[in-house]
Amino acid sequence: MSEARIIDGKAFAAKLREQVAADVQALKVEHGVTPGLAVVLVGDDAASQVYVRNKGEQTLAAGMHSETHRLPADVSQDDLLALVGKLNADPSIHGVLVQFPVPDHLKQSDIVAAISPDKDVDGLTVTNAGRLASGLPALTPCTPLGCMMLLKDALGDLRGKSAVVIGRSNLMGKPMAQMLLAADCTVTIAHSRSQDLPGIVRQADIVVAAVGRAEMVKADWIKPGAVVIDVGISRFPSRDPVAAAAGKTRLVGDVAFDEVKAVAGAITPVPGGVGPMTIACLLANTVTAAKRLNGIGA
Ligand SMILES: Nc1nc2c(c(=O)[nH]1)N[C@@H](CN(C=O)c1ccc(C(=O)N[C@@H](CCC(=O)O)C(=O)O)cc1)CN2
Repeated sequence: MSEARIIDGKAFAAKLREQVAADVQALKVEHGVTPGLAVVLVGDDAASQVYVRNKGEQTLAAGMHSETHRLPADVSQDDLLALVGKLNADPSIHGVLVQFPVPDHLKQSDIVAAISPDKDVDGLTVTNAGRLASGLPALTPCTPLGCMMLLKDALGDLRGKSAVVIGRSNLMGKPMAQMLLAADCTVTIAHSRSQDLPGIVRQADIVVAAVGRAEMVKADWIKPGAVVIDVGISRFPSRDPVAAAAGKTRLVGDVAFDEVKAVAGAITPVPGGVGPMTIACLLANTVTAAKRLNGIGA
């Protein structure tokens, strides 16, 4: 059997960003609307700083308005919620996002609940989660949205496929399962407590690994020809001791890529697979929110 096709998320995301930029241009010319995205970063988590910087740069590159609000790690919940309230009321802002994780003294569910569902470009509010689960138009979480785009591109019609999602977070596993269900897949959500995880995964035509455990999914878990989407990002010191001493890291997914690619039909790498889709889908969600807030068919 031949090796898996490597799904190039970086190239796909670049194309999506071009499409978003064209939509932004049309919105400006035809409706005088410039989509605006506000990102709130609390504290100094190193990875979050990179993601937030990239969000700001890519928002501007797509022709949108971008704001980044940096708050100290010891900001109070009240001050954070007051900022979210201000952004909810700001007509130049169509998307509001608080970067996760936040420091332990802040309550993630209360922060999400404070975001207006109409501006919830992360798709995390109960309103948007409920709308997704009910088959109603919703803003949906960016990473699973990106996974769906890659899956549809790889497989075409997903109807009737058996899909296993490993992981049950609100940001990834649960919305991923809802999106696969909406595409008429037969969906199983598995997690770290599932019994016989390898046996469950082996039934799947589509495997989405979002459990956060480096290289957990092995080759003998995979049905030959299955499409494997790796959402995990674990960071380890570089294998090169000199680079490691200089603080260089390498990224590892939830899937043992080198062995699984010999069995799968198609597979996303880490880095360069799902990750770049997250920000591209955030830009697309911001355009969707801007259209809906201005009563423009979306
Ligand atoms: N409010 C949110 N917080 C977080 C989300 C989110 O969707 N909303 N997701 C992640 C972080 N994230 C975006 O915020 C994100 C993760 C990964 C990438 C990415 O491009 N990854 C690259 C590797 C980049 C690197 O070197 O670290 C890849 O996989 O190729 C973009 C965005 C958690 N928080």
